[in-house]
Amino acid sequence: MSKVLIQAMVLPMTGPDRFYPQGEICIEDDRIISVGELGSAPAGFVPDRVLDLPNDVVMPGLINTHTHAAMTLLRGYADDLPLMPWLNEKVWPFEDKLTDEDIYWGTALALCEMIRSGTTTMLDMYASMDQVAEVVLKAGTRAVLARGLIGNGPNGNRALQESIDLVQRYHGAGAGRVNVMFGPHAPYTCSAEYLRKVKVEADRLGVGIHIHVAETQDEIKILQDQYGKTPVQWLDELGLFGGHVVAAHCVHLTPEDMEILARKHVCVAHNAESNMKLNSGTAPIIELRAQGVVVSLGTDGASSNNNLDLFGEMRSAAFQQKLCKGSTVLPAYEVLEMATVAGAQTLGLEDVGMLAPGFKADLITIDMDQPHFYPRFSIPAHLVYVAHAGDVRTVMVDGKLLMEERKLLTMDVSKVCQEAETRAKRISAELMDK
Ligand SMILES: CSC[C@H]1O[C@@H](n2cnc3c(O)ncnc32)[C@H](O)[C@@H]1O
Ligand SMILES: [Zn+2]
Repeated sequence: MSKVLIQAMVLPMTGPDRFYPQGEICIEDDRIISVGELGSAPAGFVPDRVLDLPNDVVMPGLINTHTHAAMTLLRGYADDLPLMPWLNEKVWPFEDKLTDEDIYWGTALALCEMIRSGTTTMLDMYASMDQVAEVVLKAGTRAVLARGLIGNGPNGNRALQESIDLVQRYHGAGAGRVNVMFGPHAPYTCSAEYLRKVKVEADRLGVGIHIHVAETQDEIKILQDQYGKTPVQWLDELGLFGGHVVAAHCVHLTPEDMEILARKHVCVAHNAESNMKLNSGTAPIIELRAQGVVVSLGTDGASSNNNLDLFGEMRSAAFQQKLCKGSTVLPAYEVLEMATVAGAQTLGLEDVGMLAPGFKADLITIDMDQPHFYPRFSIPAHLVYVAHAGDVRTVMVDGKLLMEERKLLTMDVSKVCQEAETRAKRISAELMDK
């Protein structure tokens, strides 16, 4: 049994008034057993490891609820375009050339970046998900994996079978670190018949569904022309909602759409930076939250962001809403909740997202002894408006250290960078030769 004691400033995310300026957390194996002021450890707790970090804040690991990890290989390859030309002219031709091994190394690159920026859990939608699962298991992070499904013809049916196999092989793998959902790509790439099949299979296997919804005005027009409905109303009519559904983007919503999402308990993964970069629009986050919709944060892939830093994403999400709705909306603590507590709710993970007894020891520490963090009026404000990836010192998942003093312990970063560089350049050269 391993016993770890962390002494630091503790922001447990169990309520806006909870903060221990001189605090400690006791961890036994994969779980937190106590959180409180210095000296609050249970009697008889003898740690075999002490992390004495009085100038660090310890908080729950960040949760990225919408990404395409292996798209790190496309970082900087397809910039300055709106969604549809970006996908059709650049992204999909590149992705057609990806091998299983490419996706393994692209995901490995994403996980190095995520760990170094304090992200402990991701919801990933992509292809070759066995490779993704294997690299997640090796890296030691937590993940929910959705095989992306584009519903036309035999490819769609093959991908659906891969989703079913993925559930059987990896749902609950790594002592529960890896889980699986179904990932129909979007209402404009999946037919009605295909979406109904996906829902039947997801229900049969008892897993959730992850889908892009109402991302652009182009999508609204396509759905209006094809079905005479908004994307949300169309998916609702098909019966896709009702179970566990995570809808990414949700930028262009009517009041009726928002009412449906709230009533059907659909969770929304908000991707502020991707929505800005692709000029998709500003999602109605304040209105959704006011209706009781759980809204968490995603980076989307590294080709539309172009990084996987959830600290940057928190800042952008807050600033974008303030620009459009007024400076008082989305105070810092609420944004931190979106990146932690709401992330866990979105993924259906009941024992992560907070630091509390009985919860998994998924946590990060941030080095606050740096010029950009002084004076220390408000720790939540500093974490949202000031902090960035490079401030993360320590990362732990399931009670195991994945990064210490900014050194990754489970990944060979230089090997990963070199593989990613070679593979991405090979594909771009192949595309230029055509
Ligand atoms: C079939 S796997 C997932 C699929 O989604 C593509 N993708 C990446 N970002 C977006 C986005 O913002 N909207 C729609 N689709 C996106 C990715 O390239 C994969 O092909
Ligand atoms: Zn996406």
